[in-house]
Amino acid sequence: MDVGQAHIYKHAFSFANSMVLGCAIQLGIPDVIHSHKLPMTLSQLVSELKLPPAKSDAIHRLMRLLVYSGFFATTNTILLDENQQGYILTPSSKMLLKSEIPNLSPYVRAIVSMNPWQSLGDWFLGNETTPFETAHGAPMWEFFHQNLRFNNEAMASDSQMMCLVVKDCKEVFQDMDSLVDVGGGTGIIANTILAAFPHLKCTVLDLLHVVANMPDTQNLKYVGGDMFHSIPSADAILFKVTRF
Ligand SMILES: C[S@@+](CC[C@H](N)C(=O)[O-])C[C@H]1O[C@@H](n2cnc3c(N)ncnc32)[C@H](O)[C@@H]1O
Repeated sequence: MDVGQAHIYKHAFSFANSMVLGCAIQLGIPDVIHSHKLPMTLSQLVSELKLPPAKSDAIHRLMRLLVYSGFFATTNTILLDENQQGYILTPSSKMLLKSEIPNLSPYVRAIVSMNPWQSLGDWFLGNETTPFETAHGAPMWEFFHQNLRFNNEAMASDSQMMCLVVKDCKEVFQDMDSLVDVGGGTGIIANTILAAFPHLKCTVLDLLHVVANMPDTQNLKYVGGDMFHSIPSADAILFKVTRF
């Protein structure tokens, strides 16, 4: 194959990495391997996934790509027959387990199932403000208003990563009395911070429909509103965003 052709094909097919990752999460492969507790052979995996027999062969190819990209590893073990390899989790796939925190699966599924990138060219040629709007026919937060659970789960999943940050940045939080999390969603980050620093008074500001049913607690208050109009006052403002 010509070097230029190989280069083009490599980039044309690179979308397969994220699609295969989304597929592994949809099928629950990290959870199945985790529950097995021992390295899991291909036949054990196929049997546990309960797929139509005609699809079983494709799991081998799916797993090859996922091993290549570092989401699973293979190992020989004396518990398995000679020459048999078993799949095990890697540090990355351990972050995709439904039973653990953080679990980034909802976030990854949200990212791979939305397709603003497909619309990048059309966005440049059109009048919409963002590629998201070109792809989904509505601005991002309006779209999420219609798909609220989907968005909240994805955002909460990403926000769980904050527990790692809080652990390493104690000095940032310990000398303040109040904090407002702007665009704080359902309060995952605020609750994580409060668990480590219970002396704080936290406010979560988010769009009205996001916080409408969120109950206040002694230390945590939800305010519905638009950050571009006003932000409740506090010692510190937390502003963490993820761009699509
Ligand atoms: C990408 S999410 C980030 C959630 C969280 N801060 C995090 O990083 O995990 C952005 C949040 O901002 C909220 N948001 C969007 N526009 C807003 C606005 N004008 N005023 C207040 N919140 C807004 C959304 O509803 C959403 O919960």
